[in-house]
Amino acid sequence: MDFHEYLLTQSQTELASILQLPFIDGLRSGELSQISRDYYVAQDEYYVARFMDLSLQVEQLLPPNLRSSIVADTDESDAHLGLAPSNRFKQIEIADHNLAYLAHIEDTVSSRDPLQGLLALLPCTESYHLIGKALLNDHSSERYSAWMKYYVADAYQAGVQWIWQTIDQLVPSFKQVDSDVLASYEAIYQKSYAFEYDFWAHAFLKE
Ligand SMILES: Cc1ncc(CN)c(N)n1
Repeated sequence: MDFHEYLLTQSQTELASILQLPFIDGLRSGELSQISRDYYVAQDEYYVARFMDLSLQVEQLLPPNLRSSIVADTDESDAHLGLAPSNRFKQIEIADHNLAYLAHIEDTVSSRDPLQGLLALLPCTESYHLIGKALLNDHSSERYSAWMKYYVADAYQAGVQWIWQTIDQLVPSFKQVDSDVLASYEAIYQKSYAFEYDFWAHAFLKE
């Protein structure tokens, strides 16, 4: 088992909980209020812009042979269009849960250890791909299928493959990693997953 596969076993419960959240259910059923979609898009436009910047910083910390701008090359505003936000989203304030998530990634990146940085970025990158796949297999309305398709399309998937492969190259045999060190890696990764959960949980708003 590669390191990224091991990590996926550690995030299964969190991912399963995310898939049960009401916003995700609304993506499945095609029923999400305008205010909910506007709120999500407002938070995510801000999040993605900062995330891309942090990804570039991590990339610069990697040895040159492992660098790739593949993750930073994606443009998630295309996915946001799939949620048909109204112009009102631009007036929505950036929320604390969003800033707290970004602060966690930023703190981790400031350690200047590329592996730790990648572990903080990984839940963001992989979870949307896994959520998109799960929703495309199980949705009752086509209304938000453009959003789902964005995250399973080749361009996004290439970024997921790159981060998985890079983590596996940085940790070729995770069973040989000291247990305290491994626990500290998992803590970074799981903290990002917990923030992913919060992000979805806060996005569900009734009209
Ligand atoms: C909060 C969050 N997490 C993940 C993604 C997918 N890159 C996103 N757009 N926003």
